[in-house]
Amino acid sequence: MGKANAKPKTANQPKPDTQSILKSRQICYELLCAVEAGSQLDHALKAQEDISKLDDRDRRFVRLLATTCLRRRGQIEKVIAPMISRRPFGAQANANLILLMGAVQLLILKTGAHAAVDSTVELMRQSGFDRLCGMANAVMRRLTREGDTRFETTTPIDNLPDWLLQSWNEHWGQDATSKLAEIAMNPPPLDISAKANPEAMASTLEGTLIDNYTIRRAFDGDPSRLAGFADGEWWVQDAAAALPARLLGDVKSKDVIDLCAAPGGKTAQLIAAGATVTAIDSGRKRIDRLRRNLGRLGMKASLKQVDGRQFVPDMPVDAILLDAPCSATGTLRRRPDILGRRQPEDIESLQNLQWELATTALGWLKAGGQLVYATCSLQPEEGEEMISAIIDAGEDKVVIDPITPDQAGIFARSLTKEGTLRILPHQYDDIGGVDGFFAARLIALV
Ligand SMILES: C[S@@+](CC[C@H](N)C(=O)[O-])C[C@H]1O[C@@H](n2cnc3c(N)ncnc32)[C@H](O)[C@@H]1O
Repeated sequence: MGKANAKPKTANQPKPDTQSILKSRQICYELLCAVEAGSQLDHALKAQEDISKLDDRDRRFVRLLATTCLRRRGQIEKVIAPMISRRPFGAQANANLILLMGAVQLLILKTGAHAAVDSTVELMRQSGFDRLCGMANAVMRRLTREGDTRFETTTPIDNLPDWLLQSWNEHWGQDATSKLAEIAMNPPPLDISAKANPEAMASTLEGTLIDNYTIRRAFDGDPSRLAGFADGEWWVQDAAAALPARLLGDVKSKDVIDLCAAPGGKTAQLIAAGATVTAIDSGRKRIDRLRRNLGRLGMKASLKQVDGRQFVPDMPVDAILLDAPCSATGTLRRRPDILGRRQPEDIESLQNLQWELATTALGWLKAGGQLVYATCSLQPEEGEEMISAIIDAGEDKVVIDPITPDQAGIFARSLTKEGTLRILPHQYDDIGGVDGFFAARLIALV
């Protein structure tokens, strides 16, 4: 193994391959710094201009390294903590992220030890943490000797923030919580919804068909390069996320409002099923994205950029899909930044918003009209408890329309005794997992 230089280099330009190793780590470090400062990972990825200059292999490596750091941070910090006497690093706190990246390369991604050690020390130096280079070198070398044994004493549970661990233990039990944490560590497969003829599209894309609807395949690159994307034949959508829109049944020629619609996966499903859709979202950039997505798919909807709580439809509608903003704790595989970003107090403000959106939207329905309420959250406060509060406040004018096993398809194992759906990702381990979701269908009687 080569000697990692702990001192600043002044001569000898790095060789080109060393340069590309460093470039990808540098980009990953910038992404992690942006997430640390409060950005969402996908926003940070979009804002990172240098990533598009990398070749495909390096681009995939950056994504894998960044997402693995965010997923496994708790486990890695548990391994490293006893090896660092000067932590936290005060104003140099982001130096932690460089060590995190180094340890992930060594212990999880199993990149070569030489590249992991050298690039970690060099990145410390380049990022202005010259005085921490010696410590980084010592920690990385110690990890090459003891890291694997120490890592074995950790579990995926260590990656959950305390509030989430407590909440899941309380609601789903310790065994399910371990499994939920474990499945959240896996990169998700690519799930696709086709505009038409999913069987044929599954064969074109060499995927398997789930629930006669979702095409699933392994893929860690840029989906827009796959066959049929540019021609608008499909869109990316998790298998569980594809269920709520289908719970509205036959929507052909019906007036449907998709409330909280962007980026538009569910809007596209409703249009493909023949509905006349009004798609509402409060975010300007989000509505622009929805417009672009529908444009690519060759689909049309009436788009409204407005806060759903202020919207008043011209006429009562047949059906509403409310895919409410939520904590998204069911999507940790895709969005591991949520582990560090989400705070327990967010749940209460999200609940207020969900309540206001749902109770406002129920007033837009024709008598007998249906509203499907869904969240990609594993928190009952945003699912079961919200629905029970809505029913209580509805004074018998709003009831649950129980979802039948037939309608739930492969998700029938997630039906609750009230006829709602509580989809827990680990219960679908046999098909490679799904996002966590809650869905309920309500009817406005008058
Ligand atoms: C879970 S995402 C929706 C995903 C979308 N249904 C899909 O399938 O692609 C929630 C959306 O709610 C929007 N939103 C948040 N607060 C809102 C409000 N008060 N009124 C309307 N939309 C809102 C957000 O901009 C975000 O796009």
